[in-house]
Order: sequence, then C-alpha cells, then structure tokens
Amino acid sequence: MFRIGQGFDVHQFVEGRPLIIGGIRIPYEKGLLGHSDADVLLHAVADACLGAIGAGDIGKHFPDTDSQYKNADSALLLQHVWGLVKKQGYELVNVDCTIIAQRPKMAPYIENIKEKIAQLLESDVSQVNVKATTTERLGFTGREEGIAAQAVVLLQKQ
Ligand SMILES: Nc1ccn([C@@H]2O[C@H](COP(=O)(O)O)[C@@H](O)[C@H]2O)c(=O)n1
Ligand SMILES: C[C@@]1(CO)OP(=O)(O)OP(=O)(O)OC[C@H]1O
Repeated sequence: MFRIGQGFDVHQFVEGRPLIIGGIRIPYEKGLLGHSDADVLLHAVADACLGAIGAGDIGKHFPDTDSQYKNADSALLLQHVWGLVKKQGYELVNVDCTIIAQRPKMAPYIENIKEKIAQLLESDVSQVNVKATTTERLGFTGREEGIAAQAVVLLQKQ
C-alpha cells in the first residue's frame, strides 16, 4: 500500500533571527519569522508526511497559539510527525523537496540538509532529494521578502 503527501510553506524574512533551513543553520544576514524556529523546509516535509497519512497539518498538531512551540526546534516537530507515520506502519519510499529562495545560495548546504532530513525520517540519504530554485527575481521570493518550500513524500506499508 502506497500513500503520497505534499507540503508547502512560506516564512517571511526578518532581521535578528538565525536562518535555519532543513535543520541546518545557514550563515545569512536575515532569518525567518515564525512562532517556531520557522524552518520552512522541515515544515513542508512535516506537512507532506501528515498529508500522506491523512492526519491534517502541522498547525493542527503544533498550534502557534501554544507557548510550548515558541521558538521550537522544527527537527523535533518533524520527529514527532515521523513517529505518527511509523505508528501507522509506513516507511519512506522517497521525499523530494524544493526550496524557493532568491538568496541565499543553497547549493553549499544541500548535502547537509539531505543528511539531516534522512536522519529525521530514519532513512537513507539516497531516499532524500533537495533542490533549490530562485524565481528569477519575480514575486515575494524574488523580492527577497521570504522563502517558500515544497515537499512530496511517498510512503509504503508492506
Ligand atoms: N537559493 C538558491 C537558488 C538556486 N540555487 C541553485 O541555482 C540553480 C539555478 O537556479 P535558477 O532559479 O536560476 O533556476 C538551481 O538549480 C540551484 O542549483 C541555489 O543553490 N540556491
Ligand atoms: C510550527 C508552528 C508552531 O510553532 O509555527 P510557525 O513557526 O509559525 O510555522 P507555520 O508554518 O506558520 O505553522 C505551524 C505552526 O503551528
């Protein structure tokens, strides 16, 4: 039995916060605004996992009105979501992600991000793909107002 899920998230740039994408701290002049650490990529992966098992979204599981998630490490949120996936008896086939950012250049960090996601999903790095694209200076990402991320997850139950 296969199940597929997709996730999409956006966070706005702000001064004075660290930039954390895919669980990796990326040296940059701005960070992302959010109730949690605003890890836009791990949020998209978590939503894709929740979508695949028909379990809603991260806002339902980790409300942004709950102070326990203030500045939360999104890696811990994704670990919790992965626990729900495992509880339903699924394992990862593969996950494919896209970071949509005019800047910073993500290429130097992609391997580390893949390894982190593989670790969080208790899978091999060969099951994880992470891409980045600009939007050719168009739209809110092109104006460097924020970063968006998308993820598609395929799960399998033997
Ligand atoms: N933030 C980004 C955006 C893109 N890349 C890499 O550059 C390639 C070309 O991007 P285009 O938007 O011009 O297609 C892209 O395929 C990525 O490899 C990046 O590292 N960081
Ligand atoms: C992760 C949560 C919870 O801290 O907060 P944010 O960091 O604001 O992220 P978002 O993607 O807007 O939605 C889920 C939230 O409930």
